[in-house]
Amino acid sequence: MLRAHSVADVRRAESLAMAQLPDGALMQRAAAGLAAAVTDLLGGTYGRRVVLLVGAGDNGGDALWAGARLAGRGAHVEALLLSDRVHDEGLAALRRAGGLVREDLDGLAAGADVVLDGIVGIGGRPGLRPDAVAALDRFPGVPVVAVDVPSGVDVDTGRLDGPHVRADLTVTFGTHKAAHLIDPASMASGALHLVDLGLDPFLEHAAPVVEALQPDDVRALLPRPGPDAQKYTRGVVGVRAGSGTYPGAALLAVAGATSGLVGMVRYVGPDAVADTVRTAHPEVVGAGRVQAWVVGPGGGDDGAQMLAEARADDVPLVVDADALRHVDGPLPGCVLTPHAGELSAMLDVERTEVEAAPLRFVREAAGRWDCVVLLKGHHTLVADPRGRVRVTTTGVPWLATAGAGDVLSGLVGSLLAAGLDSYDAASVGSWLHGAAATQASGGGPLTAGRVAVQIPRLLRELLAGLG
Ligand SMILES: NC(=O)C1=CN([C@@H]2O[C@H](COP(=O)(O)OP(=O)(O)OC[C@H]3O[C@@H](n4cnc5c(N)ncnc54)[C@H](O)[C@@H]3O)[C@@H](O)[C@H]2O)[C@@H](O)CC1
Ligand SMILES: [K+]
Repeated sequence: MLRAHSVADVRRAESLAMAQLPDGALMQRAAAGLAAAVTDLLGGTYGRRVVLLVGAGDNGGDALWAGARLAGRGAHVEALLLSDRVHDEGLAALRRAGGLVREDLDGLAAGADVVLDGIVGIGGRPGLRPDAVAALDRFPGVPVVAVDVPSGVDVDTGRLDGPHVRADLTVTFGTHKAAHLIDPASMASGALHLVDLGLDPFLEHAAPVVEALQPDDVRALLPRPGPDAQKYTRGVVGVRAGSGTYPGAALLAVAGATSGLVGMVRYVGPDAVADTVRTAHPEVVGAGRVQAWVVGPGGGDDGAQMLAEARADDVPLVVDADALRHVDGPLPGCVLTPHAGELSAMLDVERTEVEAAPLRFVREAAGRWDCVVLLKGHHTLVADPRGRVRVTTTGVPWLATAGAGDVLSGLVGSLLAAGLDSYDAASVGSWLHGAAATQASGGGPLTAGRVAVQIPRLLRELLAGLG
């Protein structure tokens, strides 16, 4: 499991670790890891031009010490100081190693092979001062490596408030921070590289702000048929989706549900849609007992009735699309799967507010409806009413395509029916959906149906221990 911790917990862990180590040891570990990652990015050091943007705190200290290491290996390193007081020892080390130090932009070289953002780290307030913005503007198109976090983002929430660094790579220390994973800041973090500082023993009891499933976690959670499996014991999922206006949504939700994770899939909907579903998926049967219902994709005006009928069975639900606006009270054990627009309507706030603070609103929704809420986005968030949050880091932008949400709801429903709890079903379903999309895309466009078709192949690889 990949975990992101709060600034307060990181600081606590760092001070516990520091108490057991010689002075400056943690910063040296950070700087060594940073210098190694920059060397990898540049494919070497000799003759490479490195610019350091250095703020007042220890984040600037990391940049200076890493700059000293790079200069010692033949890089041409220039530091721009953005404060009157910067890390003294780091500055002295850079000078000793032959690095150049500038106090304003005028003296700085015109070009660079990489810019290191050591403006602020976990001690930074959101936003950047004009001198930092001007310095960044000086190097258009040059790769930026953020030290610990892209400066200017809100580290614990992932919110943006004013100018901020857009990194190609973020080299972080000890543990991940929420801003690396949570939108919109995650989009400013670029690729992530974690340098181990030995903090894990001191973070053991700290609840992560957010965590991200990894292939091993998903593999461990996947339902598998036992030797005595029967179709009913593996779980039966029911889909109430589609209408005369949107028959395709039923097909796609059923396609997501027929990924092989359950023993049987039922479909209930208008006769004409049911005929189409059974033609495409002959194994699908009609009404009967289920362990979970998927309700709402393409439901149009029937959303309220679909939800009421599914609720009557008293089994866990996945509530999506046209059924979401009819949720009028707590739904323990269920999963709601809104996108930002649907969640904003449910919470009666502007869509832009949800997009600016998805972590806040997904938590609020999970508390309000006493169930798991899966907020779809670039990095989908899954929150439970206890305040736990998982983020999905699989997927590709090509997945932003009509019908992809229908496939996801069917897939999550099948995991619920197979016996996963609502938090695991939603987060594992979202992980699989993103990973299947990445495989199916192969770097190019894809359609929702292709994602569904890819799921069994992805499951096969996961179960075989690949990936
Ligand atoms: N504490 C530790 O043991 C370690 C810390 N490390 C580094 O230390 C960093 C934290 O250092 P600090 O606590 O000194 O804090 P920062 O380096 O994040 O910055 C704090 C300083 O920046 C100023 N500042 C805050 N917001 C600003 C803004 N928006 N624009 C300009 N200036 C702003 C503050 O007044 C303060 O002087 C970490 O992110 C990491 O890079 C690493 O060296 C690893 C070890
Ligand atoms: K930084």
